[in-house]
Amino acid sequence: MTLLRLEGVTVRFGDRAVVDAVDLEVAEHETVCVLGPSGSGKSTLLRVVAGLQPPSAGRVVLAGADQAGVPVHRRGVGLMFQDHQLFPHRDVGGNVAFGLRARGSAKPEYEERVASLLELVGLPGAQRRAVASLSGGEQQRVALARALAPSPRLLMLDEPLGQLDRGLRERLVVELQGLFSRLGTTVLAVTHDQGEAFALADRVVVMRDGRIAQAGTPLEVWQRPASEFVARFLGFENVVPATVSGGAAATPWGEVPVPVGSPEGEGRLLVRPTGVVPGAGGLDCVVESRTFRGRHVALLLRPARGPVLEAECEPAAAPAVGDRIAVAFTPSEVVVLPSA
Ligand SMILES: Nc1ncnc2c1ncn2[C@@H]1O[C@H](COP(=O)(O)OP(=O)(O)OP(=O)(O)O)[C@@H](O)[C@H]1O
Repeated sequence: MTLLRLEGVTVRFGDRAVVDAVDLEVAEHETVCVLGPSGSGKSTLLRVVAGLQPPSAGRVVLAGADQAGVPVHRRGVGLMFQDHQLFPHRDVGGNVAFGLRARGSAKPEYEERVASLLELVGLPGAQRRAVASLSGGEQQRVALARALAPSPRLLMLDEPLGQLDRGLRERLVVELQGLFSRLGTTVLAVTHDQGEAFALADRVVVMRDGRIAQAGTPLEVWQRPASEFVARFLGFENVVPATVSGGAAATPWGEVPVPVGSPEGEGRLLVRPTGVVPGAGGLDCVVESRTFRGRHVALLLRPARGPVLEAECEPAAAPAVGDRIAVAFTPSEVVVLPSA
């Protein structure tokens, strides 16, 4: 069942549409991550859903009810923002209990709930700890417990792990994912970190200039970026103009085989780094750099013609900087993108 539906939601500041006719549905128990570069309108979209920003046009429908005129505290949504905004003068328990007290829950009832929430987020018994004594990751967990406390029908996260270091972020993402699926929470999150979005989301929505550039499962978006913008945003650099005909594309790198059924004609071509394979024959290249990435080595190649190429290979088979190699292209790792 659809829990949240946005219909043509537009937010204008002056004559600029920062969110531009966005249609989006979030099903119950689904985690949707909105992803996009800085300024693409992600936070504004979240603020509209929360009721913090009135739309200039369009509707926000939550559990079948139009939210026009419904104030933030009546929407039944939980919010967790980047700078987690804990109350510094309250202890951990006081922070988590905040929304429950505001709702008028009795003390024994909310104390029990606070205890179980702290257990849930991995901080059992932390009720009396001062907020200032917590690490960044612990504060994030408290903010999450506070947002979950009133059992919101929709939990909204804005760059939830933004300020944490990478290792901690990666751990917390895995924990959050487990937590949300255990609780059956419906989540709408925004982030500019694609790794975070891909790890957390059932579905990702990529935004560009206030519009949805692509929506799909992480696998769909990763395997078939809908445009050069999405491909580059995902970190793919091997994108060139191409003319496709008869199972191959004419490109600045020469002829590149494309998957069966690719659209013919003028377009753009993406070759994933895993599809650039050092081998016996093909395009001559010089290895400009190699970076050890654990399971693989990332290579930057200067081809005899065309722009630099990113490639990936097994550490044991990686050529050295300055080596001359030839590469071939694997069609399954090639995507023909629309030229626009
Ligand atoms: N109250 C406002 N008045 C005028 N312009 C605004 C206002 N709020 C946001 N904007 C502008 O709208 C655009 C989108 O902002 P928004 O915060 O939604 O983007 P974002 O994708 O969340 O970016 P970031 O990842 O940097 O947070 C930005 O150019 C911003 O400057």
